[in-house]
Amino acid sequence: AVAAAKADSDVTLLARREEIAAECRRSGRNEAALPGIPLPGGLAYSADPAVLIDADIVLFAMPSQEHRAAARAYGASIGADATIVTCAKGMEQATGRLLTDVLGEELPGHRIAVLSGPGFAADIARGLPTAMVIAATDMALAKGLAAALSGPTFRLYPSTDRIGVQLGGALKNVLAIACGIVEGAGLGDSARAALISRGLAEMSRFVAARGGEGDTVRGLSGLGDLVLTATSHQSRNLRFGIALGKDGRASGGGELVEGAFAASVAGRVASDLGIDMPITEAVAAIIDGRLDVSAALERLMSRPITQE
Ligand SMILES: NC(=O)c1ccc[n+]([C@@H]2O[C@H](COP(=O)([O-])OP(=O)(O)OC[C@H]3O[C@@H](n4cnc5c(N)ncnc54)[C@H](O)[C@@H]3O)[C@@H](O)[C@H]2O)c1
Ligand SMILES: O=P(O)(O)OC[C@H](O)CO
Repeated sequence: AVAAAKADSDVTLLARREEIAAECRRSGRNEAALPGIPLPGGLAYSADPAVLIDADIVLFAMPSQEHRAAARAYGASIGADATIVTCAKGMEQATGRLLTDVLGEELPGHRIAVLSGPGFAADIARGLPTAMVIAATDMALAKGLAAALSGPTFRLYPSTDRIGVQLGGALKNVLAIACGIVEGAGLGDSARAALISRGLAEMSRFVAARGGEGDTVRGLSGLGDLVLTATSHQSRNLRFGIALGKDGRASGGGELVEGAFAASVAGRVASDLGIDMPITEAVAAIIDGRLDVSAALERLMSRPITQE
């Protein structure tokens, strides 16, 4: 909402509770979500879903597992011509479906796009330079959304690979957890570099098997986001992995850790599709308590030597 408000003067942030909207309106801040960061003067706030009826673009900025419920809750309030954009990074855990498919099922007739790539909310809200990607099946739509939402410090690159872009965002979270485990267990920087590059190969295989373009993962929503979340302690997925690597136990401290959901979904879907995803499977097994870190490492290191 902050990035959109800097690009366009007519943006409303829809909260679920009126007290949050009122606090943002009164103080020009959202201390719980973005402490110490002033929000743009032109941004409007509401807790009334009726505001959705006039929106040309509706951004879904909530956890992946909430998308279906939110689409059901807000769908009737959204205008028939609105384009829906998911900003989340994940897959539906119960079904393994992409979020654009979940939204397409729940909001038939709407055009559905995805915004993903390297960008921490706090960096974007502070106005630090950020480049991300917006994907729609129609390039003209992706370009239009990129033009509408890009601003002086927020740059969107259009793409038509909705599958690759959203899987890049979902799977990099799993690899960020893996890099956190490596950091927490003190396995060294070389191991992290190996995980990033071999993880990228896993991502590419998965994207291609799901009907996307394997090369998309070399872009912003893939390598770009993986480098960010595998190296910055701002990342909740990385911090979750560090705790796992140190204590051997999963504890997210109540924070959203999208990779913990994505690991089990991707592991399951990969096995159904017959794709080899050893790192993702190891992360899922460590989170579930089926393997400890040293057993997972031994399993990864003793795999048959294959050609890169
Ligand atoms: N925080 C970041 O830096 C960042 C950056 C890029 C993408 N994302 C992605 O955005 C998604 C959300 O992450 P976040 O950091 O905002 O999480 P968060 O937990 O900080 O905030 C989630 C928000 O969603 C709201 N929400 C929860 N259930 C809802 C529902 N059913 N209907 C409407 N609203 C609901 C909550 O009230 C909360 O305001 C995730 O998929 C994440 O990967 C986050
Ligand atoms: O805090 P994380 O790990 O959810 O990462 C946030 C964003 O996905 C970074 O691009």
